[in-house]
Amino acid sequence: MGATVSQDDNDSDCHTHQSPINIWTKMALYDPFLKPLKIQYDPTTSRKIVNLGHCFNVEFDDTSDMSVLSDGPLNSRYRLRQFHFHWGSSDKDGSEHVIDGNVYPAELHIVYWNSQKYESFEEAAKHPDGLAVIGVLKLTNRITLNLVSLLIQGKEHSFTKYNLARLLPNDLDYWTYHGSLTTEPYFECVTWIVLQRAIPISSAQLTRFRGLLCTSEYEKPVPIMENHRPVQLLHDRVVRSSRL
Ligand SMILES: C[C@H](CNC(=O)c1ccc(S(N)(=O)=O)cc1)Cn1ccc2ccccc21
Ligand SMILES: [Zn+2]
Repeated sequence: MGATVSQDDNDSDCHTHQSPINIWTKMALYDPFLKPLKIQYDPTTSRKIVNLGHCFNVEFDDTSDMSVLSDGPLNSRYRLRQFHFHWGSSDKDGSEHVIDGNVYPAELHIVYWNSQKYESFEEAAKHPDGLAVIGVLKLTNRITLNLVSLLIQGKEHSFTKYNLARLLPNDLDYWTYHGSLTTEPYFECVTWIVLQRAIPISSAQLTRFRGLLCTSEYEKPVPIMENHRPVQLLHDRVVRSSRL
């Protein structure tokens, strides 16, 4: 005699941990057990920068634990895979996460995968604790990414010895929550770590982002005007903060 498990309707929606979200900072819960982020980075792991058509990724050699993220809200060691950006068609939008209703002109995502538990990025992407992504709102205009070489889709460019530290603020306080990839296939496999320190971006840098084309050299040039997903419902989640 099997017990019948009744589920009320909204539980049956299995997409309740989607990203990005609006972070209401007054509702975030200070968690004293959250550790400081431990970011170890080896500049020799940066490999190439590639235009994927809807954005561009700076890709790293993730065949061994050379550039890793640990501690913070994480229980494992996560290996650096790539970083990329989201931007908008004007300076008024562009970031994916929104803070107290404020949208920023761009957002950097630094993508790591749990190399302690899983064999590959692709395997890790199928598990709730598979990925960790650091979100940095706005960005320093210290990014001197030479994007001209990336003008058309499919182009890639060698990109070595890039010092990731240039992209990060020195204050690494963060909000954290469980969420998803913000592009197809939206897997709910991401421990999001959104840095609380936002640093200004130069509008010249934003213009360069928008100058990137999502077309090939044979098509009519179409710029990648925007690539940010709207905010999603929080459902039963709580956002924790590393700082009171
Ligand atoms: C997800 C993966 C492709 N997507 C990403 O790598 C990715 C990374 C970060 C973000 S964000 N913006 O949230 O930081 C979004 C997407 C391919 N892939 C791996 C396994 C796999 C299985 C089926 C289909 C595609 C699959
Ligand atoms: Zn992203």
